[in-house]
Amino acid sequence: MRTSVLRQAGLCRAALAARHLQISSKPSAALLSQVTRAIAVQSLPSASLPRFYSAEATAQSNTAASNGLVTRFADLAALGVHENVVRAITHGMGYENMTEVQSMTISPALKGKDIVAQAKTGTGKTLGFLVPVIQKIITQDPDLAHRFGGKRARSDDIRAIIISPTRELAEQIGEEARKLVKGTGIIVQTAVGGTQKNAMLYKTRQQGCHILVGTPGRLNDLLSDSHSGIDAPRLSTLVLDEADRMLEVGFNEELRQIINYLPDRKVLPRQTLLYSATIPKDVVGLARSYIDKNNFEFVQTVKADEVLTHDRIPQYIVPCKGFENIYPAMLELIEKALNESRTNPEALPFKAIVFLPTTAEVIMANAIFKRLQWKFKHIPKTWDIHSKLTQNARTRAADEFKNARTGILFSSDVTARGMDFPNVSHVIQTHIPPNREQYIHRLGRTGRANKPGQGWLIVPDIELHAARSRLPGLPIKRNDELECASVNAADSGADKHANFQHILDAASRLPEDLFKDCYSSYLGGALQGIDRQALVYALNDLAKFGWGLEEPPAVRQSIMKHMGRVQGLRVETREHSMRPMGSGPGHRRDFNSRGPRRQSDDPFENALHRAQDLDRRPTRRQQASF
Ligand SMILES: Nc1ncnc2c1ncn2[C@@H]1O[C@H](COP(=O)(O)OP(=O)(O)OP(=O)(O)O)[C@@H](O)[C@H]1O
Repeated sequence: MRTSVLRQAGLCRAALAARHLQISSKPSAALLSQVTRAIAVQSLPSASLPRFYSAEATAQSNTAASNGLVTRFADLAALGVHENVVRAITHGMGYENMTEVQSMTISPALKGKDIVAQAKTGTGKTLGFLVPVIQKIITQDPDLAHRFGGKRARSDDIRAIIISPTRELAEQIGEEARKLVKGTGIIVQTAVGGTQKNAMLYKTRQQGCHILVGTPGRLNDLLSDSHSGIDAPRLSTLVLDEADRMLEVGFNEELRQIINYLPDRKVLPRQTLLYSATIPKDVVGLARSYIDKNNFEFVQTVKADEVLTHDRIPQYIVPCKGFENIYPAMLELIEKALNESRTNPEALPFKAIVFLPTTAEVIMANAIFKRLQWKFKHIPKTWDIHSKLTQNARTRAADEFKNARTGILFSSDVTARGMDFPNVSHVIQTHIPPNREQYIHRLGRTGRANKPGQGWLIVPDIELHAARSRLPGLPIKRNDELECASVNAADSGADKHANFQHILDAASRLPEDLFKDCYSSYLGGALQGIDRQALVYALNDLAKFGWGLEEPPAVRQSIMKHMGRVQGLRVETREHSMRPMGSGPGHRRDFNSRGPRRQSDDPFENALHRAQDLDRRPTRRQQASF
C-alpha cells in the first residue's frame, strides 16, 4: 500500500507548477484582490496560461529545481533542511516523495513566507507545516540540530506555537512532530484541555519546550497565567491548523487573546502558517490580520472548478422514511460492507466512523451497537468519542480505534477534522450535516494518503430538501438499495424486517434518561433548517417505532418555550423530573418490571452501566438529580 501512495505522490510532480499560485508580493495590493487574482489564474484554460503555469513546461524543464520547488524529501537538504530532519522523514517515517501540498508549501515557507494553504483532506498538510517550523528553530539555534546539543531547554523560551481546534488533533500533531525531531534536540509539548494542567506544567518546566501544540482554551490559560512559567518571547512561528475553523466566531476571540500574549509582530516578526482543506472566501478575509500581506503565498492544490472531495471516494445519500429507519438501515449497510470485505480480497477490512449530530445520539448509537455486537458476533467492536467523555476516555478510544484493524467509531464532530485514523473504509454520516465544510472534513476521515474509501449519508426524508441546498456541487449519488430505509414502520412494516426488531430489542435495555437526552438534544437545535412541527412528529415516531416507548419522553419547560407553537410535545412536570429512572407509569414497555438500575444478570448491561459511570462526567442536570 505504501508503494502505491508513494507512486501517486510521485505522479503529482508534473502537475505541480501548473497548480502553483505564485502570488507576487505587491506591497500595495490588498490581500483579497491577490487571492481573487490567484483563483482567476487557476481557472484559466491551460492554453492561455503563461509558460510558468503549464504542467507540460514544468515537466520538460524539470521544474522542481528551477522553480525552487522540490518534490522529494531527500532534496530538502539542498534547501537547507538539516539532515537529521530529512532522515527522520525518509528513514523514520519511510516517505520518499512529497505530496503536492508539501511540495508547494515547504519551499516558500522555508524562505520565510507566510502561507495560507488549502489542500484536500489526508494529503499531508501536517508535515507541510512541521518541516519549516522545525527547520526555522534549527536555523536560529544550530546546536538544536543534534540530540544532546545546545543549552538546556526552557519552558519560557518557546519558538513555535501550533494551534488546533480539538484536543485529539493537537495530540496527533504533537506525536507527528516528535517523530520529526527525534534526531534533534528540539522538545515538543502538548497542552490540551481536559488534562491535568499541573502535570503538564511540571513536565514542561522539567524538560523545556521549543514547540508547543495545543487547543485555544488551554493555551490561553497557560499564556495568561503569569505563574505558569510558559512564555514565548522569541516566538518565530505561529501555525493555525484547520485555519478556517480557528478563525470562526468563538475560536477567533480566544485566538486574539492568545496573540495578545505573544510578542508584537512589528517588534519581533514571526512567520504565520494557515492550513486547511476548506478555506471559504470570507475566511481568507479574516486571515488578513494574521499574515504578512507583503510576504505571503496562497497555495491551493484544488482548482477553482474542482470539488474538494477525492474522486476515488464514492459518496452516496440514502433517503430514509423516518428517523426510526436510520439505525436499521445503518445495520444493513454495515452487514453488507462486512460481507463485501469478507468476500472481496480487494476490499479494505471494514472500519467505519459514524458521525451523529448530538452527543446523546452518539452515546445511544454506541450503546445499541454494543448490544448488537454482544448478540451477533460478526458485528465488530465499537467505540464512542464525544465531549462528555473524560479526556482519558477520549484519548483511549481514539488510540484503540487508530490501532484497530476493524471496528466502528461513533463520534460527534470532535473527530471530524484532521484526525488520521488509518485505513477507515467507510464514513457514515447520519442526518443533515451542519454545513458543507463539515461534510467534507468528516468524509475526509476515509480515503487518506491515496487509500480507497466510501462515504454514506443517511438522511430522513424531512431533511432531504435542506441537505440538497446545503451540499451543492458534491458528487453525491442517491442510493435506494438499503431495504430498511424505505420501510414504513408506522404501517407495521417494522415487523417485516428483522433489523427493526434487533434495534428495538437493543433499545429496550437502555436507561430512560438516554431517550430523554437524545429526544431533547434534537429539539435543542441540532438540526438547523428543519420545520419544527415536522421534527416533533418525526421524533415522536422515532420514540414509538425506533425506541419502543409508549409515549414520547417529556421535555423541559425551556425547550417547550424554545419550540414555540408546536403540537405533540409533552412537558416535564415535577413528578417526571423527580421520578427515579424506570419507575414511572407507561414510559417504557418493560420498564416497571425491570425497576431502577439493579444489577442485571446480563453481563453486557452491567459492563455498559459501569463504563458509563466511569467514563462520563455527569451533566449538570444529572448532578442536580442526585
Ligand atoms: N509524502 C507522503 N507520502 C505518503 N504518506 C504521507 C506523506 N505525507 C503524509 N503522509 C501520511 O498521510 C496521512 C495524512 O496526512 P495528514 O494527517 O497530514 O493530512 P491532512 O492533509 O492534514 O488531512 P486533514 O485535512 O484531514 O487534516 C498521514 O497518515 C501521513 O502520515
